[in-house]
Amino acid sequence: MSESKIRVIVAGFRGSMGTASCQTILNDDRFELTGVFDPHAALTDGNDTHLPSQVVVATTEDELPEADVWLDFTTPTVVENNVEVALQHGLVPLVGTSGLTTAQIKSLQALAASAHLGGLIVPNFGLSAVLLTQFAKQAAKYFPNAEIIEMHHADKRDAPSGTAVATAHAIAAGRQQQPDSDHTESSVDGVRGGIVDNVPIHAVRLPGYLAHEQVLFGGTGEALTIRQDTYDRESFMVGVKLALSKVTTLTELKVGLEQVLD
Ligand SMILES: NC(=O)C1=CN([C@@H]2O[C@H](COP(=O)(O)OP(=O)(O)OC[C@H]3O[C@@H](n4cnc5c(N)ncnc54)[C@H](OP(=O)(O)O)[C@@H]3O)[C@@H](O)[C@H]2O)C=CC1
Ligand SMILES: O=C(O)C1=N[C@H](C(=O)O)C[C@H](O)C1
Repeated sequence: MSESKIRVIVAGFRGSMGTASCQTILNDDRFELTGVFDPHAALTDGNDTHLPSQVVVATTEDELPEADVWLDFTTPTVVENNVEVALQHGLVPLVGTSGLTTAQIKSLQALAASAHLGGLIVPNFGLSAVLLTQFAKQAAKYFPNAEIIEMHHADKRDAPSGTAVATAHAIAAGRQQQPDSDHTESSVDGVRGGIVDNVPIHAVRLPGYLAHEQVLFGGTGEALTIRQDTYDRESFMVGVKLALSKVTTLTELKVGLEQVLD
């Protein structure tokens, strides 16, 4: 007996991650791409999607086809509204878009609970980044003084990266004492980075880079550096497939790929 396919709508389908996700879904028998969503698609070139003709190109929520999962790779300004729309349509959200604040996540979790739906918000679908965050949390127990350098391609629209924010949260959760106070007198604005959970984050945007993160811990007479490098968006697709295959089994809206890792 064959199991039914997991039907997916991809929001942000013309972006870097949306394009890669559509191809990944189309190439995997476990999934069916029933639709894609972008309100701007009709304004320009709604017909140049290179998608099979049966995939519905929706520019309004009224045009959304039947589906099980809403995969979101859009922008920090629209993602909260998109997830609300998904939940209102009974779709399980799988969110790769960065930039959701803690308050927004809590509000979406409440909305998901009232709709009796689960889902997953994933700061990073790459295994190396997931492991880095876990290792950083462990290290913070012994090394509360830490700084993050995140390095991304020059087309990235947002800063700091969602992964860096999640890593800062993990460091804060792992700390058993607060870091030393910073007494620097900066002569240039922003030179000490942006502070999240008492962790300075330095965001680098350069051509040639894709996605990289380094966490520097300093202790008494010693230092520890943890680093991960993403060289190819295919690495994210491993996590996307894993999450798509399991997200409909979740009973709450959770955060982190580790929620579906064995
Ligand atoms: N979790 C993870 O592992 C990863 C997460 N990301 C995150 O995913 C997000 C997307 O990244 P990336 O693909 O590189 O970005 P892109 O800028 O390439 O793509 C974003 C797309 O979203 C579209 N869009 C804008 N508004 C809406 C809307 N309301 N509904 C649907 N689509 C919309 C944009 O269209 P238009 O140009 O017409 O506005 C654009 O095509 C970012 O937040 C990024 O940080 C990226 C890589 C991995
Ligand atoms: O925009 C990207 O490229 C990435 N965004 C995510 C983030 O903001 O952390 C994940 C990864 O870093 C790639």
